[in-house]
Amino acid sequence: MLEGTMTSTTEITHLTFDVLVDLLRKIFVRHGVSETTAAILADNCARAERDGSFSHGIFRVPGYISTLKSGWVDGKAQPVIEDDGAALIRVDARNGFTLAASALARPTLLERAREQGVGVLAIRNSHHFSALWPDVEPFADEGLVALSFVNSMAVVVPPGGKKAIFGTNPVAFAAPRAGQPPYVFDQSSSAIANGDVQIAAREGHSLREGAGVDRDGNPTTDPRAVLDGGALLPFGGYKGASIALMVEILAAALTGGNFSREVDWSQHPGAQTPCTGQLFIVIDPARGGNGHFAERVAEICDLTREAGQERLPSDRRFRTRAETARTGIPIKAKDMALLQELVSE
Ligand SMILES: NC(=O)C1=CN([C@@H]2O[C@H](COP(=O)(O)OP(=O)(O)OC[C@H]3O[C@@H](n4cnc5c(N)ncnc54)[C@H](OP(=O)(O)O)[C@@H]3O)[C@@H](O)[C@H]2O)C=CC1
Ligand SMILES: O=C(O)C1=NCCCC1
Repeated sequence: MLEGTMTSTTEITHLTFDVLVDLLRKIFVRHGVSETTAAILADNCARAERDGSFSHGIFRVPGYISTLKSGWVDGKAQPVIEDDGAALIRVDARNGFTLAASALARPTLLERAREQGVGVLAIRNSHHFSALWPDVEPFADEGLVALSFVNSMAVVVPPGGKKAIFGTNPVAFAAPRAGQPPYVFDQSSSAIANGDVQIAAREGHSLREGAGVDRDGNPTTDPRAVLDGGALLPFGGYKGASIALMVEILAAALTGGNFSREVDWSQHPGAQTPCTGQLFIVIDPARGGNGHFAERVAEICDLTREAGQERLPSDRRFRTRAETARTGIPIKAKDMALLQELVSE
């Protein structure tokens, strides 16, 4: 049994967070990621698995490895900060993982948000492979409001269209909330994230109505038809499309990254990263409001529950986090076998 394993049956192994991080870190290093970036990716991936964000947890590890092997992403890239002291800080991720770039710039972004009331971080030439909530939640833990936007590869058709133009383009938001964990949401602007389409294909589930179209543009609930030349639809028709387009503007046009449509998949494997981008906006709420910002956030969340919405975003995640802290993080036997294989390859 792996050291640090809490319990193990033939079906499920429960790992402590630290053991999972260490295992993932070793896998990333073994497959060409620098020690610094491997630690960042491992922490992020383990957080996703811990909180039950399965579309971006260890399910993604084979994808990380194949992008590294193909040269699609440079695991040893050294991001470069371009900072002239203004509120907006730029980072060239140099074809590396976005998480390495944001980790490098985080102290400057925090300083700018505290000193100037707002800090903006514009990352380009990067590849974001994971969930966005781990990017924003830590700012709220420090009393700040954070928003983030990422674009990726075109897999979403606009309503009425035939050609995929947008990425699944998520938006994440976090705000401190008095007496409770922060209020956080993190959602793609597509009807469903591509990671969940891949999981549905792997596990033989159908997608919900309105999720996607096949290669001829006909509505489909078959995940394989979406992945095999089809496309996803934005959530909520034109309203989701407007958000997807806004993400292209903020994460690509404003950062200097590629639009999702400009990413050349035909070059994969063997290309560099999609060279898309990520934008952060971090605001110090002490500069606005009436000095009771976190209390007001708690108040509006409570009012929303009282108005009938029992589940707020991140309730499920925080519940899962509390449960896995007690039980360990459950890893299915086939995933455990895969991780063991990847670490010893
Ligand atoms: N890097 C990238 O380019 C991309 C990453 N992603 C990631 O994929 C992940 C999944 O995205 P997506 O499938 O759109 O997310 P979901 O639709 O699963 O969830 C979106 C948000 O809504 C909340 N939520 C879900 N169900 C309910 C409900 N019934 N009532 C109230 N709130 C609810 C979730 O909270 P909770 O978490 O607690 O369930 C979450 O904050 C995200 O983390 C996203 O960042 C997506 C696209 C691209
Ligand atoms: O699930 C998704 O959608 C994506 N996740 C990470 C990479 C781009 C798309």
